[in-house]
Amino acid sequence: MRASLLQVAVNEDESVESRRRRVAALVRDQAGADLVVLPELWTTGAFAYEGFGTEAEPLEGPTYEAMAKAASEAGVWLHAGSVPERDPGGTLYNTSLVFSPSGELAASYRKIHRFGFDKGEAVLMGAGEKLVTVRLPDTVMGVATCYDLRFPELFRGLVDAGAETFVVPAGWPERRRAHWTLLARARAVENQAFVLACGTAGTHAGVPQAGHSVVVDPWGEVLAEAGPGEEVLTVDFDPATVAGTRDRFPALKDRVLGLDRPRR
Ligand SMILES: NC(=O)CCC(=O)C(=O)O
Repeated sequence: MRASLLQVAVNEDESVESRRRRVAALVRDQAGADLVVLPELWTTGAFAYEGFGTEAEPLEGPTYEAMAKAASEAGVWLHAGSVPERDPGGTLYNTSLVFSPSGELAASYRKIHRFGFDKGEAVLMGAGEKLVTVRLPDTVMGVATCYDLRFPELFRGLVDAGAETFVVPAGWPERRRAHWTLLARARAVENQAFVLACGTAGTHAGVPQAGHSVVVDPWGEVLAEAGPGEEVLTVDFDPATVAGTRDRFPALKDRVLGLDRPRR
């Protein structure tokens, strides 16, 4: 299976509309790949909080339209990263979109763990509540977004739902880059799954982005890693490695479920 992670640069000197056109062209250039992955909130930037409201779209908004078309023109599965979605009631969500090679929406996922503690996304956006998996021809994709990477129980939930390949769009900052790579590898090792983690490059809202998108195999080995700038990271991997690893080293079968927790 061939995947291309499009590590898009999100800088303020480019308009959202121009970036959308540029990214659509980049997706079209990936014809021949099985799966193309975009980062989190690449229209606005994950830290450009004021843009969440001004650039919010209904689910089937301009980014949806452009990405559905690009997926069908390239004939690829497209995890189109996430957009600031405004639902009909006015609530904002950080929503990921997945399109099939015919341009149909295969799934959407509202980010469950919002980043920012008492500001930013955590107060401006609503929280998703549903785990999402998508059956591709050769693997089952489990979807998570950026800060979700810090919450292993979400990934265990995805494994229980059949996930073999986690796709994690992100807007991860340079100052915590060490955590990004470590957490991507940890989620791969503990779940014996592939991790395809696609971040942004550039600087927006004064926050330099880490780049360094990474693809990790079920043994925790890094198969490919991008540099800091805009880059297309293409990797070939064999999804059957997941079943092989889980058979040979069946640690997931040793899980003890329902442990009592000490009272706090
Ligand atoms: N956009 C995000 O979710 C940022 C997450 C982050 O910076 C961190 O977990 O550290």
